[in-house]
Amino acid sequence: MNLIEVRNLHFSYQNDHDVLKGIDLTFDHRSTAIIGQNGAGKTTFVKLLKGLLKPVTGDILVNGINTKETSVAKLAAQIGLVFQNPGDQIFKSKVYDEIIVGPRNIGMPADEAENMTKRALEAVGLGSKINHNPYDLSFAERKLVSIASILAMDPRIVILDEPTIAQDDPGKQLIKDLIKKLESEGKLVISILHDMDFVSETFTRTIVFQHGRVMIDDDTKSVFSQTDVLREAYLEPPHITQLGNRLGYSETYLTAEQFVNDLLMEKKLKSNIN
Ligand SMILES: Nc1ncnc2c1ncn2[C@@H]1O[C@H](COP(=O)(O)OP(=O)(O)OP(=O)(O)O)[C@@H](O)[C@H]1O
Repeated sequence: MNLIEVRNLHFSYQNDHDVLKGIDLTFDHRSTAIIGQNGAGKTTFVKLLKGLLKPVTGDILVNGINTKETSVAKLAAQIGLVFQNPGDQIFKSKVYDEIIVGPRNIGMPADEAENMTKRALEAVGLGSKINHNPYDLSFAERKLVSIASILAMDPRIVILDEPTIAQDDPGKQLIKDLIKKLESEGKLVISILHDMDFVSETFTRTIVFQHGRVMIDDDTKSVFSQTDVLREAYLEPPHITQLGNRLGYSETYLTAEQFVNDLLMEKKLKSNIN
């Protein structure tokens, strides 16, 4: 089932310059990374999905609702967007108040909203910071607060703009596990990323944007096997894929675990032959 349909989407901020130049895409529940050079139109695209911007030409249907024919407030229960900069999202002086405002705004009853707020904070590992001022937290923790504020509304579609910025390895692992859990629950996660290692380890599908168009849209492994096309988009494959290529393996490796497993298998085969 398609959760989002994008048909012949064009968008410009100024009339003379198209930022998005005819995009046709559908999204089911597969977790999807959007990658591409700076200025390719990725953030503009997700703002259009969220309904913050409206198509100049074409249509976007979110759960069957045309974004042109509804308000951002009405879409909020269906689709959540975590901004790149938490400062664009956080406006309350207590973490709890920041998180609960979303569920209450979409009409969730008070006790359910409270429950969802606590669960969302636990999910991002910030259960103990519930009474803190968000601005006493680190940038990475504020980013997790803004993720929790979207999770608390329990939307079917979650969009993350650069979620791994400023996160250390445990923070990245937490976000990776969260994305995989949401996907396993049938929710759609779309994320803009520049961190190719995180993309290869986390996402089922990857879309490459270039100059306002979709350049590649495929499963993540197929995308990272197309090294020539990636080069054209000024993108480097993940480090583990590059290592496999440099060592002459034809397989496209997406995780260190896959690579090590194959090396161990190869070693075992060799020792059996000898
Ligand atoms: N509010 C705005 N007004 C006018 N032009 C804008 C605005 N926001 C973005 N643009 C322009 O639209 C184009 C696409 O920008 P966008 O932020 O969507 O790209 P991006 O792929 O997300 O880039 P990045 O990876 O740097 O975030 C760029 O040329 C940018 O300068």
